[in-house]
Amino acid sequence: MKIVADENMPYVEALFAEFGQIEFVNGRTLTAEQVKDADVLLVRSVTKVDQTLIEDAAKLLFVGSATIGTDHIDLDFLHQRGIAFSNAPGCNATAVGEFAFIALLELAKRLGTQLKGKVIGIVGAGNTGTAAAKCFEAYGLQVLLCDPIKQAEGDSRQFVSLDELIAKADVISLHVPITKEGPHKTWYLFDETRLNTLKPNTWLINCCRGEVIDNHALIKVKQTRDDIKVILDVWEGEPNPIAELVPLVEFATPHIAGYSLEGKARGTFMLYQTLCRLLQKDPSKSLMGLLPPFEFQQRLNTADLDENKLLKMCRLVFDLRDDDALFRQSFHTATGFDLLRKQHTHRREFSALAVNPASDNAISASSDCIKMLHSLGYSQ
Ligand SMILES: NC(=O)C1=CN([C@@H]2O[C@H](COP(=O)(O)OP(=O)(O)OC[C@H]3O[C@@H](n4cnc5c(N)ncnc54)[C@H](O)[C@@H]3O)[C@@H](O)[C@H]2O)C=CC1
Ligand SMILES: O=C(O)C(=O)[C@H](O)COP(=O)(O)O
Repeated sequence: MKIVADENMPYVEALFAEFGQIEFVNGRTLTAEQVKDADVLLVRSVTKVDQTLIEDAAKLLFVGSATIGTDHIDLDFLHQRGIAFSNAPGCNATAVGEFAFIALLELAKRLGTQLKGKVIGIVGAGNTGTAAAKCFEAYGLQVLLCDPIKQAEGDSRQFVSLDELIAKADVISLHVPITKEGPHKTWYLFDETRLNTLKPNTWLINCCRGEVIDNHALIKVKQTRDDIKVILDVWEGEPNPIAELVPLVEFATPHIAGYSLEGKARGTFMLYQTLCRLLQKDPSKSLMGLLPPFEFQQRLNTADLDENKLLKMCRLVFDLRDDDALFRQSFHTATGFDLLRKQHTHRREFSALAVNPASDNAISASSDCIKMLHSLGYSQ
């Protein structure tokens, strides 16, 4: 069996070698010629899988995308050809939720203010939106959810309309798929008109898909409204963000919100499980077996865990400032954006770090802080 896999997908060798020969390819420049004799194709978000790419791949039985989003896949064409497909729903949701939380702590720090006390509006209450809400709620923040689709399906959580969310939230975090049609389409959901309705001093963070915000309109609005602060992990026209936008953004990263080692491992593992099912084979590998331990010990006086100290704890797993600095240095070169992603050092999720009270410090104030850290996702 021949497996063609993106070279930037960790753990493929460990999980898929048992099925046959693996050929690693550059997913961005993948051609029909390279996939024509593949039985299995494993891709990331940068590969457009459509008729042009796979028309001549007569043996292709499975396409797996180690991503949450499926906007790069022509699902109808795969269905027509009878080729099995799986993405990896939820694989990196925790990573995205923690990214949004850490990024907003960083923003508060940079602006000399506090995240504590802010009202957070989450647009899209699926896997990543829910993971983000979990972090904000663990930190005691009020969260408003907008998801008309889930609301219509009878989801028991409380929802608000987008207009109400914009009117009430101090921070807006975007977590929708990109869709171009239908009553809830998200392409340019935040166009110039909507951006102009943001209340003064709103913070806007996008870690879903770049085109959910009209980036040209954002430049225009930011030029007259510097009170709005923006964090962008995703960009219109990736891998070529509009250069003029970058200096207007407080934190800029190259589509790595989902890049935790755990998220990457889960993504590849979910595709492995699907292929095992398809081939009616019992999985012989385990997810936990893939992840290296994360060893770190530090004595913290958690009795007074203020926002500064919380941010320091978050920086133990992910220091967003490094990614922001690297992005500004090299996003504009021909391969800069993709190289930043390829060379990204996968961070760990909060769960990789265990937090326990020191035996001589088990006073009740510290145990509240420890409970909060456990609710955020740190292990016991
Ligand atoms: N920056 C990154 O590294 C990553 C980005 N993503 C992106 O984030 C997107 C969301 O991921 P998940 O939360 O896992 O997907 P999901 O499918 O679990 O949730 C998306 C939610 O958005 C809702 N929604 C759709 N249209 C809406 C609208 N107009 N207004 C409000 N809500 C709407 C849906 O009902 C759904 O509940 C993915 O499709 C992907 O494009 C996902 C992972 C990593
Ligand atoms: O899962 C998704 O959807 C994403 O946006 C991924 O985090 C993108 O990562 P790559 O597939 O481009 O490595």
